[in-house]
Amino acid sequence: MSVTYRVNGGKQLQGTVFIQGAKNSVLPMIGAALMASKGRTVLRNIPIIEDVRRAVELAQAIGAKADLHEAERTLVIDASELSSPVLPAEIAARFRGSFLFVPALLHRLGEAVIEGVGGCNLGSRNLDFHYNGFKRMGATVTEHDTDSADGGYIHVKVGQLQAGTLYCDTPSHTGTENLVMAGALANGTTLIKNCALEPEVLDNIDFLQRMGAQIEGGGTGFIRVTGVEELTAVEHTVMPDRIDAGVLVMACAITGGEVSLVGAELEHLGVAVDKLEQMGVEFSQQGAVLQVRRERPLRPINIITDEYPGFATDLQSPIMALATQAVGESYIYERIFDSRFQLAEELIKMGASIEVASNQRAKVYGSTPLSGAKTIAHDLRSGAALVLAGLAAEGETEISQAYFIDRGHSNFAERLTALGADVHRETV
Ligand SMILES: CC(=O)N[C@H]1[C@@H](OP(=O)(O)OP(=O)(O)OC[C@H]2O[C@@H](n3ccc(=O)[nH]c3=O)[C@H](O)[C@@H]2O)O[C@H](CO)[C@@H](O)[C@@H]1O
Ligand SMILES: C=C(OP(=O)(O)O)C(=O)O
Repeated sequence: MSVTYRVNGGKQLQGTVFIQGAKNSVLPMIGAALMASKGRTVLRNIPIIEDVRRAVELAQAIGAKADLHEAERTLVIDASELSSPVLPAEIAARFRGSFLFVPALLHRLGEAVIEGVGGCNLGSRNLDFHYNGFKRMGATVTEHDTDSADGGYIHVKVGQLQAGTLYCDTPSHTGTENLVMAGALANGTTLIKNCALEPEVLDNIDFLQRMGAQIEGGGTGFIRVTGVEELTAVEHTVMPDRIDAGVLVMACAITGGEVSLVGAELEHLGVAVDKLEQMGVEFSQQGAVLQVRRERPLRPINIITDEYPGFATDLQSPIMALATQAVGESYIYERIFDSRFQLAEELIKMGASIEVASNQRAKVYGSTPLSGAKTIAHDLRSGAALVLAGLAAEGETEISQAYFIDRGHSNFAERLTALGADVHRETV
């Protein structure tokens, strides 16, 4: 099945939109829920996105009972009988979060067979911090035919994980989550240095603590985890998705509209708030509702992506689309990933003026009128960014390979349509 989005631009967004639960929070939580050997975990505020559907299929493939109640946005997981250590390629290679199942498999079955790990193609996406951490905790990591056409598999094996002193060379998001989960049922106290500070990492620590994990130092660069005998199945509500919120803020901004975002938290957006304010976006937080408006012409901006609370790399593509409508020269330095500019060529098809100076540095010259074109989503956020560009363009923008958008934004076309946009999702 192929997915295409069609956007007819020129409509100002007005109204109220609901922010989904966080993709990057729920995926590690599903991995963590698999560590509970008794009871049923209940996760609420689940985003109904393709990555969650894949995670449910993967949990079922290793023997867990996982029921996704889409209308209730609730996921119930019973992991009492895990039966297979194999993360099969046909599911695991379709999303990044599959690798977050490894700690549970090591704790519960003593091994994990990783046939593939997916996620957006953004250049190198190494996993050495994870594997080196597992090794320091006593695991062996063996590659089997990983140079072959089908990619082979990696076998991680351990009797029981032993506590260790671990680190990330840079504060990896899923790296921190995996090492914390590895420490949670290990023998002794594990110290992890140079940890990620992202709100989703903290949400997952909160969830693990409710399960009975002993974790100190979340939100600092140093996390100490004292292994416990077992973790209990609990109930938890997934935090709102700050990237979904940021994308919708920029959708409002690119059309010069005014929108209320229910569930969005300004603080979670970090430096992105300041950058958007400099561009001319006005924010006002009223309890759980974030009011956003853009009236004045957009000003250009300099962006350097960074770990939280720096400017999130996942918002880099949408701000590139927004910058095409700012008057003047914007500069973007992508620090986190070494190849996240495939969007530029698609925006250029629509009339944008963008100079990609290197894999990580680009200049956007605005404002240029955009016109509808046939474009390709190369990854999740470039797909969302093309929808934003389409909102500002004259005529129809077609975005193919749009499964990527569905990986991370729930009911994206419907939510934008409810704000007055003309966006359709088609499947063939
Ligand atoms: C499912 C999930 O949560 N995905 C998010 C997570 O991805 P993910 O956790 O994969 O991103 P990381 O923070 O691990 O990666 C950041 C950088 O560190 C490098 N690195 C990472 C691990 C490692 O073992 N070795 C290594 O060199 C990567 O190649 C990359 O250049 O954080 C990214 C950065 O905020 C976000 O864009 C993704 O949306
Ligand atoms: C890069 C992203 O996701 P993933 O790590 O799941 O590929 C993203 O959410 O933009």
